[in-house]
Amino acid sequence: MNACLRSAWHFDAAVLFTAVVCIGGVLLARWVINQRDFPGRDTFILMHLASMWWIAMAGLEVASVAPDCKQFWAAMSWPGIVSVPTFWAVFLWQYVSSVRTPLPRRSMLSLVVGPVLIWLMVLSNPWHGLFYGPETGPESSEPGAPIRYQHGPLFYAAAVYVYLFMSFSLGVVLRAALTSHGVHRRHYLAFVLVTAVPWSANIAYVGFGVVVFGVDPTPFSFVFTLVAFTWLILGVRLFDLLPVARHLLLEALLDPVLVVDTQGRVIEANQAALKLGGLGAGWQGRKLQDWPVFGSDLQAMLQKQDAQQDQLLTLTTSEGYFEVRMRNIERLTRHGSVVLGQMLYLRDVTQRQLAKLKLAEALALSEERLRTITSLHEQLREQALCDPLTGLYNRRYLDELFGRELARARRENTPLSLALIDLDHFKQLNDEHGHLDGDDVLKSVAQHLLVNLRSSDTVFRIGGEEFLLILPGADSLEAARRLEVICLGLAQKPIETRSGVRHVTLSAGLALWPDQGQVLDELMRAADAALYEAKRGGRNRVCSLLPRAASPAAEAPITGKG
Ligand SMILES: Nc1nc2c(ncn2[C@@H]2O[C@H](COP(=O)(O)OP(=O)(O)OP(=O)(O)O)[C@@H](O)[C@H]2O)c(=O)[nH]1
Repeated sequence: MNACLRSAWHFDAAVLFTAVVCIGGVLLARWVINQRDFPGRDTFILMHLASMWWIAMAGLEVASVAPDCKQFWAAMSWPGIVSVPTFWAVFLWQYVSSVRTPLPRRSMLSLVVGPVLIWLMVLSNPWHGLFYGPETGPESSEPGAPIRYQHGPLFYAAAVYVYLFMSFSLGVVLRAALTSHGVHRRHYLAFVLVTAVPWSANIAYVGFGVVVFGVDPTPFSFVFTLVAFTWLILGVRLFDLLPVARHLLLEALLDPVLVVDTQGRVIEANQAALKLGGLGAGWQGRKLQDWPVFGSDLQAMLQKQDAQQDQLLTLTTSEGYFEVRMRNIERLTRHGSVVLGQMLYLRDVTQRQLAKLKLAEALALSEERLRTITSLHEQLREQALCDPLTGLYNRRYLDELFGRELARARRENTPLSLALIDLDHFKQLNDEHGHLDGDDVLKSVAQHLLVNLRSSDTVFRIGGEEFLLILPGADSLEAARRLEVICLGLAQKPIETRSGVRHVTLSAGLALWPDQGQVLDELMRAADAALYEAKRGGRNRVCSLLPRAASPAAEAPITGKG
């Protein structure tokens, strides 16, 4: 090497160009070192330096005059030649996978094994002649003439090694371009184009013997590639700007957001989350379950989460109500998607929840008021439809109820009986014992009627001492039988009044639908006529004017106190 350094040199435009490119490349590498971090930065810088080494050796090869020295510098360029695609492949993989952590020392060492071995093969070529053949030598007898290399089998083996890394690089960026969208896809497509340039230069050199200044054009094409990459990464700042913008967006969010890694540690929290948790510093890496607000709830949610679905949970504190949305942070790999952690988005729904509660309160109040109004309405209706003395329905309700029962009887084709009841000699009772006594008797009679009726029957007080019964489903015989029971029962019943025990009897007239009338008036007229008959027949009896009715009451009046 010393001999070659001391041997003759010649400097021309090609040497000057190579020197300028090399110095420019080193300055560029220095500038990149001082720039903001980006994925794969270390390997990018190593690739830069390897490339500069390659160009520097190529420059020395061009500048030296002696053919042996030219071959010596060519041999010295090989560590750079093989390292460039090696580091390039690693850099691209790290870049598209967003790997920011430096490569482990062991991996780094394994990467330099290839370049060193190939370098040793080149250096030992004078002994085996398998890298460059015996016909390797100056193109002409002119001093400083470029060397024409005869490539041996080891050269092609080294080329295959290099092409493997270059193919990997191209595959990595192509895949990234295909799996991404929009501006990212354009970014990666530019990577593909830039990656293709040294490929083309190298194929031109190895396959077609194209040379620049008598040497391999690949290192010069690499300079273009490096500048283009530097511009794409640091000039466009695509992957630099986005995280910053995302961070700003996260900080600007009014809702708390937490990012948790696979070990359940909080690795990111925006201002809103820190404010809610009352935290200032030293929170990074804290276990989610130890997070001051909702920690254990969120941890429980994390443990039972279904990875496919967003989780929703409403949590309450004195601060308010929060709806939690949980989403997996995943990365696509060759083996499928890998979960890197979870993002927990706590949406502040306090206003909505308070509005909901107020609405529910207002609804409950309205419902309560509605119930009161309904009940008052019912009471009013009851009062309007009921007789205040006996509590029985009055005449006003008769039309409505009879209409319903008649419709049912028609629908079900069942009989319907109607009975008119009048107390006997009630005027006399009033006159003898007073009106209040009479009222007591009326109340007791009402009770007597109620306890002797079926649940389907209805009784009305339609006048002073007049009652009306509707007996659905009862034909004339059944109605007569039941009225007789009532009549007999009343006649035998001692009635307690405020001034003593009284006895009272009743007379009843029956009418049957549809035989004696189709509407209420017709039936009432028929019942009234029968009642008249009962009175005329001596009172304390039940009468029916139905010709066919074998009403025993019509022929054989029940004896009572008359
Ligand atoms: N105590 C009381 N008496 C009433 C009430 N309404 C009507 N009366 C009385 O009931 C009596 C009805 O008598 P009348 O219709 O003449 O007949 P009666 O004395 O019952 O005789 P007959 O019906 O023929 O058996 C009258 O004296 C009315 O004043 C009431 O609410 N309370």
